[in-house]
Amino acid sequence: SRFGEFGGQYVPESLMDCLTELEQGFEDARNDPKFWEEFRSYYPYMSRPSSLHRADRLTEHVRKTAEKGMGASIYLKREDLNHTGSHKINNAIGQALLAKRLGKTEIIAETGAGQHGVASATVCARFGMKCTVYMGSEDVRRQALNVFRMKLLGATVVAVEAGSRTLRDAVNEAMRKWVERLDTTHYIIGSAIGPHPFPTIVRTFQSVIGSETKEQMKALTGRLPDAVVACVGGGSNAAGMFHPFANDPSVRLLGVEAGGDGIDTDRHSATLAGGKPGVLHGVRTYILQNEDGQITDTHSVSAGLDYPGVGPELSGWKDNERAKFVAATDAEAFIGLRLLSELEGIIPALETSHAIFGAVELAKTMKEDENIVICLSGRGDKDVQSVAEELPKIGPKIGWDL
Ligand SMILES: C[C@@H](c1c[nH]c2ccccc12)[C@H](N)C(=O)O
Repeated sequence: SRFGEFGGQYVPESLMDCLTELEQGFEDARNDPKFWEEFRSYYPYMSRPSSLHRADRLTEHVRKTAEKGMGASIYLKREDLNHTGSHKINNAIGQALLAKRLGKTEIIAETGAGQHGVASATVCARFGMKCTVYMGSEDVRRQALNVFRMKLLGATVVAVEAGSRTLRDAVNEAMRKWVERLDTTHYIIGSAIGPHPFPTIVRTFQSVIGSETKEQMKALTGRLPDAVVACVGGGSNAAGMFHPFANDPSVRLLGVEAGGDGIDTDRHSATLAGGKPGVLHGVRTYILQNEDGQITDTHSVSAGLDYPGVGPELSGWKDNERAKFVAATDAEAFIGLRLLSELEGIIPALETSHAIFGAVELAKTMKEDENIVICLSGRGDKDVQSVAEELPKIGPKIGWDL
């Protein structure tokens, strides 16, 4: 349950029973081939395995702007083509099957941007389980479309009025409610955060991303990729892409956080770049906090990365330097979004756009015979409206100015 000095269970006594039962149930399932057979039986529904292919024009763009002989080939792992439009379904299906195995009949979940809420509501509809999603009232207001989708999928959305009325308050409320209804209820947490065993559970289900990537790159290129890149909010898609490569030192791991208006401002969500170790939501990890230890308000143009904590496993990889973490600002994320849209005809989620910008910068520093894979964690349909107003500000069409 430890990732270096990070991880653990910093929770009230009343939560320990829940966590102990969950840990035993998860270990049981994880070691049972029948559980994984059942998980894979939903691959057609999830649209797994997700495809992986080369981004030819994005690679060409990098080579035009890099020095001679430089510019790694960029490949895309298409988690945006999964059912519900992101990697979130991997964790939701896995945890719902685990809940059923534990004899639970209802699910609770938290959400901020709404993606995890929608994924949880989706699997509960599929499995016939009652679903209650806790969501900060500020997020209910600004993510109305996803609230509508959750209700359409049969879930109940509870607006949380405490604190900043955003994601971190939704996590608190969901944990409080879980303690009250442990015997019938499982809490499907939306990212690789929270007290042990949650970060391990989420990373295990999301590892389908990295495991498939390893196989697909060996088939396509005959070897391991030289680097893999993922955006980092709570860290679920990054943990899932990185973990299968953690013991392959030749594979560089790059996480790209939300730099907002810049990490030298107080308006960003770059927890690993600008935070320090502390405790949040029952786990020791890097968090954005002021000198009194109060959690600071975060900002990102992408709601999915807008979280003041990060998974403890990523904090461990930062401290033992297995992974490198950088931050892309809102403006740089828009550049990543436009590059992929105009050069590959793929509109990525704003969260994912941070990883695209980071991967392009990394590719410029690598040789042409090297290969990078970007975890394309989500599609951008949800963002096109909010982006439309911003786009003119970031200058002319990128694709044509080469
Ligand atoms: C990424 C996902 C999410 C859901 N729960 C989270 C907990 C911590 C960090 C992120 C999340 C998203 N923000 C959402 O609200 O669904």
